[in-house]
Amino acid sequence: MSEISHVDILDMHKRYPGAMEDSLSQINMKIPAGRKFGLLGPNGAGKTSLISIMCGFLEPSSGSVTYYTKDKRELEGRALKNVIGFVPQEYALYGELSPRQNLEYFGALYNMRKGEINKRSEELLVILGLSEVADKPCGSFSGGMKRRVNLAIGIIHSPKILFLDEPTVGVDVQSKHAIIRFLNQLNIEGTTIIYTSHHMNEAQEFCDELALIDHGKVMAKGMTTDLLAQHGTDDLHTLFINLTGEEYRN
Ligand SMILES: Nc1ncnc2c1ncn2[C@@H]1O[C@H](COP(=O)(O)OP(=O)(O)OP(=O)(O)O)[C@@H](O)[C@H]1O
Repeated sequence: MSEISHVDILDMHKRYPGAMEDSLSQINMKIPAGRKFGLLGPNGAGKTSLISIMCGFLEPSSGSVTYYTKDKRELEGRALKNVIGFVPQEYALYGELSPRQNLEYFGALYNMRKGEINKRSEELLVILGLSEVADKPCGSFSGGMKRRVNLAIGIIHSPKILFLDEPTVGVDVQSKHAIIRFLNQLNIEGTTIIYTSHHMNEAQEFCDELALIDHGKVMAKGMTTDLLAQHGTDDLHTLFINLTGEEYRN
């Protein structure tokens, strides 16, 4: 398997059936492998639509998303599916199953061998502090525990590019800290992280590159430190409000 070089989004638009306006408009973006890339924007900005298209769950209305390898080939089909991981905003787990059973089930969907699933599951259960509840049904877990199970499921197959839609929403400080520390570790080990968040402090600290999206358009994009310097602030919250305004979004 060749290493991934970057993902290229070219002139991408998305209009949902029956909608009067584009949910994403003229998106052009290149994300190099190895980044911790943050997609930020108010409610309804288009973040989930964008990562759903990047993961191949949703078709764009026009334009393209292409993954390139370091030897300049395009990655497609099963080969692409195997290198992408997605951790959705909603819990994508079976509440009647335990974390271990969920991991077995989702690992099998990626055609992983049983021994491989068991080994990887053990690792993830320990790292994410789920060992003690590994055989209990997930349905009764706290929000933070469910988030950690959700994360383990999304990375059971050791993806090279990991998409996370608000991975720290509704969790306590401890779980948030554990999740961010783990994501940093994955990135150090070579996983590209593309994530959405509404937490400006967290994004400023975590992401080395950011794109601010509003009304389906990219308002600003760049390395975190450069973006802040260009806009004359050291605070992402201020930059966000300056670019997206103060009015409520529905
Ligand atoms: N399945 C759908 N059908 C029609 N419109 C949709 C659909 N999904 C999203 N939209 C619309 O597309 C726009 C972008 O939504 P999206 O969920 O991508 O935004 P978001 O930035 O992820 O928002 P949030 O921060 O609230 O999760 C919104 O106007 C939303 O109403």
